[in-house]
Amino acid sequence: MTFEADTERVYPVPDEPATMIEATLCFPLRDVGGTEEVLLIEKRRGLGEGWYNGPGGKLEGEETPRECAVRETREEVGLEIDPADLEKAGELEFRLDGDRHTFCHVFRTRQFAGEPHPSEEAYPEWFAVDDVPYDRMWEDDRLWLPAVLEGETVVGEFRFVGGKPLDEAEFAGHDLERDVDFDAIGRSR
Ligand SMILES: Nc1nc2c([nH]c(=O)n2[C@H]2C[C@H](O)[C@@H](COP(=O)(O)OP(=O)(O)OP(=O)(O)O)O2)c(=O)[nH]1
Repeated sequence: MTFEADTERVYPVPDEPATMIEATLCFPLRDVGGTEEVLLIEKRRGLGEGWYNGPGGKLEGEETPRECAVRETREEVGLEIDPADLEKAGELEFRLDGDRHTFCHVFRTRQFAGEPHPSEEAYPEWFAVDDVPYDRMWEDDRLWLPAVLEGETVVGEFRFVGGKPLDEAEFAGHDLERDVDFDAIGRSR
């Protein structure tokens, strides 16, 4: 296991707001003539509007992260995925001004049915994994997404400052751990 950090790792004792959001991201992958590609969406509304991201969104009701990732990918781009075909690739915590803002489960998959199509929320586009438009994505993505697209696992904390909304706050620091065995720690759901 490797560990990298740009500051001392400090986890404040939880005095957490009950409003922390639980969300998912899903990265469908395919091989086109030997070129590895990832499906991203250009987000048309909500947090991160105008930026590229994986399909995903907030958990609803009693659904598991895996079920949420399947539902969001279907709603946003129309791909059908069997929950069992999702591979847990990451857990990301986004903090805003010291508070936990969003906890995000990251999945990837090579198994899906259908062709991606645009929706009100998202415009889908395939990118070669070595040509991902990081300049049009959340600033932290370049720190963890390459590892996810290479088949690694990550756990990260990303700290933003400057008040709401999160996508207008300033990225201020991070901790990132790689090569995490989610099955072994019972967190692959
Ligand atoms: N790649 C990336 N995604 C992020 C970051 N921060 C952050 O909240 N997200 C993700 C988590 C969620 O999937 C998504 C937030 O989406 P949202 O709150 O607008 O949810 P939504 O409206 O799209 O979803 P929903 O209402 O359909 O549930 O953005 C980040 O720094 N990088």
